[in-house]
Amino acid sequence: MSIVNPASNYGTVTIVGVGLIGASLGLALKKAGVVNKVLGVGRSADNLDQALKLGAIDGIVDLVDAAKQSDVIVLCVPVAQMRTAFEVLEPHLESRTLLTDAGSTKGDVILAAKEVLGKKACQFVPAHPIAGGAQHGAGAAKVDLFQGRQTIICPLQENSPQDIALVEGFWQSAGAIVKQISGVQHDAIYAAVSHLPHLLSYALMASVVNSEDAEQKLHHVGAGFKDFTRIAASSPEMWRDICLANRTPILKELDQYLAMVSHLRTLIANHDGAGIEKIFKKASQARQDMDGF
Ligand SMILES: NC(=O)c1ccc[n+]([C@@H]2O[C@H](COP(=O)([O-])OP(=O)(O)OC[C@H]3O[C@@H](n4cnc5c(N)ncnc54)[C@H](O)[C@@H]3O)[C@@H](O)[C@H]2O)c1
Ligand SMILES: O=C(O)C(=O)C[C@]1(C(=O)O)C=C[C@@H](O)C=C1
Repeated sequence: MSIVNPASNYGTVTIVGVGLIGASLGLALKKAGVVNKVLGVGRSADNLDQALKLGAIDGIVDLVDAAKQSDVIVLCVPVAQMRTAFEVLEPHLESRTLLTDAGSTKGDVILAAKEVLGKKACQFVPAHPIAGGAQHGAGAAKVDLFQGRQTIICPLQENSPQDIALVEGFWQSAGAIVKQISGVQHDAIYAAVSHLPHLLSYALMASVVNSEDAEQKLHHVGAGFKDFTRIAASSPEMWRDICLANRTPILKELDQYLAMVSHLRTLIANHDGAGIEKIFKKASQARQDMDGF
């Protein structure tokens, strides 16, 4: 590892997938002054040009050059693209290079890293910033996206304490508050608090759009509908990949949710006001309490 002082410089950092998350990370690292240069790998020339113009990256490389030149490589592509990225990187990956990622699911990415990187999997410290938004592409990047927000890291048994500390410091230098949990815990928790809400938001939007009087309804929406469906404007590719990658925990949460909706349906059909209010009171209190932490 060529990083001399991890607290102050991460050398040459390559971001693979310079979209909302990747470009925001580039901007944050450069603003923090903790990198010599940030290189970008992408699949769309227009998006990479935009990232260059915004100053999120200093140059464009391909994955093979990234493997040879970088001190840190951050995979910020949709989770279904991670395996291919590991496959291209592996033969050229220098032992000094650290890998981390921003993927919203961890089990599938960790499995791909172990299967493809083999012994080199010790160089990969999985991560997930809990910050983002419904917009996508470099044009949506924000320098302070990670500021004061959690980034979860899910270290592998193969990782050295030094590499875990380096990756922790790396995300902290972008402004994040880093927490460690296992990949299994991560996927169970985020199925409930991130993946399910996105699925429900898409489902509500799709249900209204597919209804006969969709236009009429959409012309009359208020803040409640807009709040609930804000995240239905998110990247369909990214969320397709997340749903498929984390399907077992998502299906568990979805079944639990459907049971609650079905119970509420019965209470409404039975004019059971007390039953409805009991559930709403508990949910309302929990939602108000959440603002306190
Ligand atoms: N958007 C969020 O709220 C959010 C939050 C946390 C983590 N994430 C995760 O971060 C990653 C990136 O999400 P995003 O919101 O920045 O998406 P995005 O669509 O804004 O950016 C992804 C970028 O990756 C590029 N890309 C796709 N496949 C590629 C490939 N094979 N090689 C090189 N580049 C490729 C795309 O062209 C795009 O520029 C995803 O894994 C996502 O699950 C997203
Ligand atoms: O801010 C938003 O719009 C988000 O949806 C961000 C959000 C989430 O909170 O669910 C989305 C996906 C992630 O992997 C992490 C964060």
